Amino acid sequence: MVLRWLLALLVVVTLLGLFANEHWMTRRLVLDGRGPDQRLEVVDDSGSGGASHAQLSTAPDGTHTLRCEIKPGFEWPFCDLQIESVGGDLNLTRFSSLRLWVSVAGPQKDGVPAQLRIFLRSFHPDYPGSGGGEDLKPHEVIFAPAGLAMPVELRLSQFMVSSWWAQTHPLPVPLMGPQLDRVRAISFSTGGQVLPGAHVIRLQRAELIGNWVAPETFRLGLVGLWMFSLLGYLVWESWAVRARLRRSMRRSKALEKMALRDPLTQVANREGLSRALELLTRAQGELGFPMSVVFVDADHFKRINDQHGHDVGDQVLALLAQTLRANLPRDDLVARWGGEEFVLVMPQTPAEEAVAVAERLRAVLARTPWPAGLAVTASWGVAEARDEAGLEAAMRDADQAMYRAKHAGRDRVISASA
Ligand SMILES: Nc1nc2c(ncn2[C@@H]2O[C@H](COP(=O)(O)OP(=O)(O)OP(=O)(O)O)[C@@H](O)[C@H]2O)c(=O)[nH]1
Repeated sequence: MVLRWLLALLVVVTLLGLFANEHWMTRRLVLDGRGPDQRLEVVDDSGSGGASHAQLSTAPDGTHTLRCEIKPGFEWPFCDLQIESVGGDLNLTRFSSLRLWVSVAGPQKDGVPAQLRIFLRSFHPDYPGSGGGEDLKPHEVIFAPAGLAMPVELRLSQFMVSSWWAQTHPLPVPLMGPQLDRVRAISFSTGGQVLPGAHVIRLQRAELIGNWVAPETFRLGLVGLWMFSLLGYLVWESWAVRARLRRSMRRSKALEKMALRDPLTQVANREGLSRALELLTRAQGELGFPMSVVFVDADHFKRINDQHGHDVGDQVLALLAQTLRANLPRDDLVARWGGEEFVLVMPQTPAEEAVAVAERLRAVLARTPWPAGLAVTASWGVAEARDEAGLEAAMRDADQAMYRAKHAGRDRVISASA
């Protein structure tokens, strides 16, 4: 049941987490060339020996329009709308994509729609050159926005180092690949093999999108969450099983105790006696012998029941058992054999000593204040076992000795050997 709830919770948390990480736990950076951290610039090939001319206008809604007159005569003519980060280089590794609302128009070659080149220009002190704009490493993507649904989402992993730049800027191997941790400028530029004529780049909105937590890290976290939850469940489950086991053992021990004890007198019943004897002989072995057995039977008990009622009879039996128990050493066993008959087992006690103990107990009974002012006596039969094998015979002998005590007039102790 718990596992089912845990699984349901994990599934909900996982789905919610994935959705939240994708849609809610995102960071975005708007690239609009405004504010103290960004500067908008227009660059054209006139600075590099060309004759193209670019002009920028910005509408009240923030849309930037770059009008570019590409002139022939220069090998790589271009116009460029550049947003420079003047508040410090941008670490784009914290972002995953560039989202664009953009359009381009211009003369088409062989029906190929006008293209837009986007450059992410990175700085690194080890890049060759004087450190000017042309020495920033360009990472580029080129595509034709016409016919695409806006916004267009470009994954930053799609940006590759421009090969023409790499040829003029030989780099050590570790610096050859894309490096987006120190991006200084983003450029929106006319296409590669641009035709002469009037070109227009319209940039409505550009924003960088990233997750607070990288998706891979987030997924790894979710896997960890599953693992720890399952581990936690297993630990809890094994603890719960052990607790259940402990409870049931306690309960069965209590039941066992009840099964081995006479409920009226609170001393052992026959089954309890045989278990206790088993334990005793196992613990003491030969040292427990000689062992004496004493049978005790209340005298004229029927009369007590008949004259004073069954309840008084019960009280007498309970008091008799308690008196026997209270006046015997702890190691000696007391059990109710049945009816008004009890058995005492005395380890390490020869018959003579057991007779003496029985006599002492008989005297105690004579002094005991019994219910309803009764004078309760008992007949006692004593026998001795020299070893474990002789125990059964000793039981029989003690029982017979007790009957002899009855016949001899009751309220006396008789030893089987006498
Ligand atoms: N109140 C009560 N009486 C019991 C219980 N168990 C046995 N008895 C009664 O004990 C009586 C035993 O009677 P008998 O076997 O004739 O023995 P007795 O009257 O003690 O006579 P002797 O043993 O010959 O001295 C019977 O009346 C049983 O009903 C019990 O748990 N409670």
